[in-house]
Amino acid sequence: MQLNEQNILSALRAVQDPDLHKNIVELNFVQNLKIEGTKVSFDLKLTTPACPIRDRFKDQCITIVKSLGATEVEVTLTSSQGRVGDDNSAAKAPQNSHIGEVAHVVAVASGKGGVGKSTVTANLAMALSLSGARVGILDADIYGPSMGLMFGIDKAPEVFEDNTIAPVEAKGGISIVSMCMFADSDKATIWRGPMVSQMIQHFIHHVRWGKLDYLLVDFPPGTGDIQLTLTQNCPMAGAVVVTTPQQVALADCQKGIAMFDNVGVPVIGIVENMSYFICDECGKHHNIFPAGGGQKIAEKWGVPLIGKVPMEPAVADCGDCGTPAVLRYPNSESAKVFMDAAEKMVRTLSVFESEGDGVLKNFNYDFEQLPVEEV
Ligand SMILES: Nc1ncnc2c1ncn2[C@@H]1O[C@H](COP(=O)(O)OP(=O)(O)OP(=O)(O)O)[C@@H](O)[C@H]1O
Repeated sequence: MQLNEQNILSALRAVQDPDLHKNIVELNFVQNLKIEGTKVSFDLKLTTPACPIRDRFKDQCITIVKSLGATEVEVTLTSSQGRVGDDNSAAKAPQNSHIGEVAHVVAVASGKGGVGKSTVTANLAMALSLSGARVGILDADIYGPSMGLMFGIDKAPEVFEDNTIAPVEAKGGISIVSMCMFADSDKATIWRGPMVSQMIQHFIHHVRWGKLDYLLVDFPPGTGDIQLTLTQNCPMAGAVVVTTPQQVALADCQKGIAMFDNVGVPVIGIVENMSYFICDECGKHHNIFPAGGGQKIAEKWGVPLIGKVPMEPAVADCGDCGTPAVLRYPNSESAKVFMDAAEKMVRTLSVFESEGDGVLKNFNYDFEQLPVEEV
């Protein structure tokens, strides 16, 4: 077959995106196609640098183009910075807001305190960063900020003359802004509602995030005014809701899901933390709380359960030593769950993005059933 643009593009239509159910040519991923004799090169412009199937895409493209007679095929992986929520939600940001440079803002929330929301935020962020994405964390847990401790940050961010703030670059190149960088962490922050609301708006719009692929917002626990301020002022692409399997946490988790549903922020998935305990002596799994709660809530609300994180000394230890478990103990069971949950998050966001309005009610997604097109 002749090695020309038409034949190459037509053959590349065999490469399907399993999440978006379209081929890479239809999705306009193939760009800058060049043919010089039997040498072919092109860019593959993906929706995110953290695309978990980027290498598979690349391998498939090379195999296909070589089967047409090319002797050398160079595929360069790039990513677009298309923002989710360029529709109504982006309109919430004032013109001079720096949040516009962030491609996807994701809320990490819990109805109840102490369920491990900050631990999940820190590890998801690190997992995304290790997958090649540019990541930031906005620690909006004004009354109990913990990102400073979780990443071992002991410096304050730079504040410029125009009152904008530069985030602190932490381990994994993650950009972080946390209330703990401004308040004396030994003293409880006793602020009134309007002051908290102002501070949060300042954090959302006047931090110089730069170009980020994902900004994870660690919400304060609960479903009150602060949480509403956050969802109403920040163009959220989706939310991850964290719970433990305990009844009391599950009840509050549903309030969290309902809150996001009410404000039109799609729930990406539920992370059940402390799902079971792994004995560090014998390695056996023990259910401390009754099992299956997260799954039941997920089914009831039609959102996926994207991870069941075990209770592991490695996770607790990392929370105290300032390095997320995903980085410090990459072979731990928790690290694997966090990496998998981050992948599911990325894939779900790309589906939300392709759906247009970014809001999917009763989203039902079976990750195990993803069609994988083999060449
Ligand atoms: N899977 C886990 N295994 C072991 N320890 C954990 C796990 N998840 C969280 N922890 C520990 O539980 C404590 C509470 O976690 P974390 O601070 O993440 O909760 P939170 O929901 O963000 O709390 P808050 O409501 O105060 O913001 C921390 O000491 C953390 O290290």
